[in-house]
Amino acid sequence: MPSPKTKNPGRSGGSQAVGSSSDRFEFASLNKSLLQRQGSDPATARLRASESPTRRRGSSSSTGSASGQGPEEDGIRLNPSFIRVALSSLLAIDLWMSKRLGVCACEDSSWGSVRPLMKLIEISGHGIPWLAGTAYCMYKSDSPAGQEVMLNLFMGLLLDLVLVGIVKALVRRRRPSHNRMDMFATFSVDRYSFPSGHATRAAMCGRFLSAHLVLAAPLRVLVQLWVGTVGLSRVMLGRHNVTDVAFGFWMGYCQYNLIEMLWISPQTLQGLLGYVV
Ligand SMILES: CC(C)=CCC/C(C)=C/CC/C(C)=C/COP(=O)(O)O
Repeated sequence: MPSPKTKNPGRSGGSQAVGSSSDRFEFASLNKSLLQRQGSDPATARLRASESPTRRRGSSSSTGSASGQGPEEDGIRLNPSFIRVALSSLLAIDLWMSKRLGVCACEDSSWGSVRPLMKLIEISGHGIPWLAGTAYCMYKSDSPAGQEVMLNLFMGLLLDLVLVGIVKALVRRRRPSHNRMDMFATFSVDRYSFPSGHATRAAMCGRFLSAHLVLAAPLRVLVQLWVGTVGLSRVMLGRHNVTDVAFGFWMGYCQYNLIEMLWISPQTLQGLLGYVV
């Protein structure tokens, strides 16, 4: 099993993640800030890192005491570095796993023949069929209760598009380098990958369907299987890193709570319409 640490040791002068130049950039920037915390240049950082904790404590009279800092403060100062190293390692594992799992990223990939099926699953979680299908069901529904459920799902889908767009624009994480940008109907923020919009939508709709529409237990299991498959297909197609999908699932799960909190009842709707008209 290849190590998440990796190749081209001479290239950026530090440890690198597996993956594209943008992947390396993400990891290198974390590494750089770590070095900055440890010393002004990599050589100083290496020297400091090679000091044993005992020796550092021993020399605290020249560093710690002189600057008024004891070993406790020294220990506290190390914690953020530890968090950074842990985050860098997580990021490296994320990039490495995502690259390994991106087996349908193109036709020539190892599982390239499954790509059409993965793209079908992609369409099943796309915003357009969900919005169009929900609007159609709302229009066709002859019971007020059915219309109410469909209206809330529709509003939830719109809310999802807005929230995902905001997070993508704020985080601006590039899609994996092995992704081929051949998705249909995308917004400009969809060039970013964090979080996966398909994962948020699948998780949110999965919870919504299970709570309001799909009552039979075996069908609920099928719904959850579909949610998982949509998430897995994002990584297999090379569209996303694993963390994009994991965060997307969590975000979609929370978005459902938001739908429940903001639930539009017929009374609320009447009030809103009365206010507008
Ligand atoms: C009516 C209206 C505004 C429809 C827009 C629907 C639309 C274009 C949604 C975008 C869906 C999409 C391609 C999301 C990207 O998903 P990722 O999983 O790749 O983040």
